[in-house]
Amino acid sequence: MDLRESVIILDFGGQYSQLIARRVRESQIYCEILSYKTPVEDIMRKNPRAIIFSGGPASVYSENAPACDKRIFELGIPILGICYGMQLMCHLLGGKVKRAGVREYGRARLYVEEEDGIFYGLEDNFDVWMSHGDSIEVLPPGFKTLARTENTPHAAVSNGKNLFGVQFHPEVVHTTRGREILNNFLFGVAGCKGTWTMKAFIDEQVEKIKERVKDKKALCALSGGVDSSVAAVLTHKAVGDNLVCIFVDHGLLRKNEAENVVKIFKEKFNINLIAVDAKERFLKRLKGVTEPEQKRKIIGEEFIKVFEDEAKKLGSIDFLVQGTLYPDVIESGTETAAVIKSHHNVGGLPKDLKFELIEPLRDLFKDEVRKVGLKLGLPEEIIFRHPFPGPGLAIRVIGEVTEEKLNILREADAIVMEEMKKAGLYKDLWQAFAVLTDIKSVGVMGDERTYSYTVAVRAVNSEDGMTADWARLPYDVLDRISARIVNEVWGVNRVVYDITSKPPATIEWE
Ligand SMILES: Nc1ncnc2c1ncn2[C@@H]1O[C@H](COP(=O)(O)OP(=O)(O)OP(=O)(O)O)[C@@H](O)[C@H]1O
Ligand SMILES: O=c1[nH]c(=O)c2[nH+]cn([C@@H]3O[C@H](COP(=O)(O)O)[C@@H](O)[C@H]3O)c2[nH]1
Ligand SMILES: NC(=O)CC[C@H](N)C(=O)O
Ligand SMILES: [Mg+2]
Repeated sequence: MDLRESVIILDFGGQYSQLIARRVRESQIYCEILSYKTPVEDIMRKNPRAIIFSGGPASVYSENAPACDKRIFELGIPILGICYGMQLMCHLLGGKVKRAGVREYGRARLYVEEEDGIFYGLEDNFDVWMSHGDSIEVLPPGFKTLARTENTPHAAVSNGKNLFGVQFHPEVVHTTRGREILNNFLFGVAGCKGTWTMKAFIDEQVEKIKERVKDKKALCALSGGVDSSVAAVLTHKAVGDNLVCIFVDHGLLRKNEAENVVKIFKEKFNINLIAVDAKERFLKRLKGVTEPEQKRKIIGEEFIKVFEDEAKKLGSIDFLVQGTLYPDVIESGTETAAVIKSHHNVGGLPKDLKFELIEPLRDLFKDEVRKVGLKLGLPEEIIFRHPFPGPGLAIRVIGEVTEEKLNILREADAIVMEEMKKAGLYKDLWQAFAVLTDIKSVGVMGDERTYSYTVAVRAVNSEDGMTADWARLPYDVLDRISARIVNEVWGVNRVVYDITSKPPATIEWE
């Protein structure tokens, strides 16, 4: 049984399930997202203080609509249903949900009729964010209405005890009092204390790792990026010299990256680090491969093979430490979430992995990892580095990966990076990089016809990598980047800027 104060979010396939989790954690309460299919017994074993039902695309009255076990309402644990979650609660407890006459998308004015519990201390009307086509028509026995909007008579409901439901989304910023409503539920109704801090997280993980590894040996896949660096330092705190870090140069790194990473780590940390030159074996296996998912799978496999080879040289090693984050897990596909792309460290792992995995950051988002890193005292140049995907330039060279294309991309990317830093934009961006498209086009340079590659520049803003907006870079910066790439990089005669957000695009092109 888990003794830490925690909250469970039951996920019914909602777009905002992650966002609910963030909000709960921002209130310093640990929380986990579980599939709606999780048996009640497993939920109870987690000993949650409260449960939140997420929204979801289905309608409760349709066939095969996702539903949880009804016994969950008998546990006496406070439950907050959001949108679909509220509709399901009412449906399962004997109320009636129907397609509404008027659908509500976007902003609506909420009128509070009873302050009870979740509206404690708030004004009697404020704006909320709606996104629904169904509505509660008849409340379940014992339920009452707490608030309404013009089109939704039962916009918030409760059984007067432990069950609450809201038709709107308190987790999005457009619901002006969303944070207060969630906090009223978590602290007021459920009696949470909010003791989960970054320090508590570190202490807890260090204890857990100590307990698992004991005096065995662990190997850490270290890329020099934020995630694996934080994972390495955290594990080092737990097991000391029983940790060996392995940095793989797979030939898909950026200009001077290998030398820089090794230098920073040797200078700043007292951690065993082995740098492996694996350029040849990766490039050999990627020869002739063009399909993005296939590239990712090959790289994931080859990474593990390198780790296994190195482990053999070191004697017996039982554990592999990785800096896997929550978005890596979600995008690689789960029971309820679709596969978007196989992150090499999750979806790309072989079935017969010879190591036990240690992934202390698996439940966190990048900005939370950065906070952990700061607390652990990592240098800012590591903490605020832009993310760089494990498969590296292989997923930024569109089509077949060759040494020639990699070299072109390395030079173009270095220019993008340099200009971003010079313009003082680096720290404000989530990521900026160049992509070598597989398109050649006609140009004219020095009165000669050229037929060369097109480089795409990508720069995005994001909070956690799950959604992103293309950055509105100043024209003069774009102009300098374009001019320099075409002038300085052989084999490129055209530069374009990617103006797509995520969704519908992803940040990387493959
Ligand atoms: N070149 C590499 N050598 C060793 N391990 C690597 C390498 N690239 C990636 N990994 C492993 O794969 C994991 C996932 O990579 P990912 O790029 O998401 O994280 P990161 O590199 O640690 O941080 P960031 O996202 O900031 O780049 C890393 O945490 C690390 O464990
Ligand atoms: O470690 C990683 N292994 C991968 O396979 C991978 N694919 C994408 N990324 C990074 O994740 C964030 C979201 O990227 P996408 O919008 O392209 O999915 C962005 O920051 C990407 O750079 C990866 N990181
Ligand atoms: N966002 C939601 O949870 C939507 C729930 C339900 N499908 C509706 O349209 O009312
Ligand atoms: Mg990385």
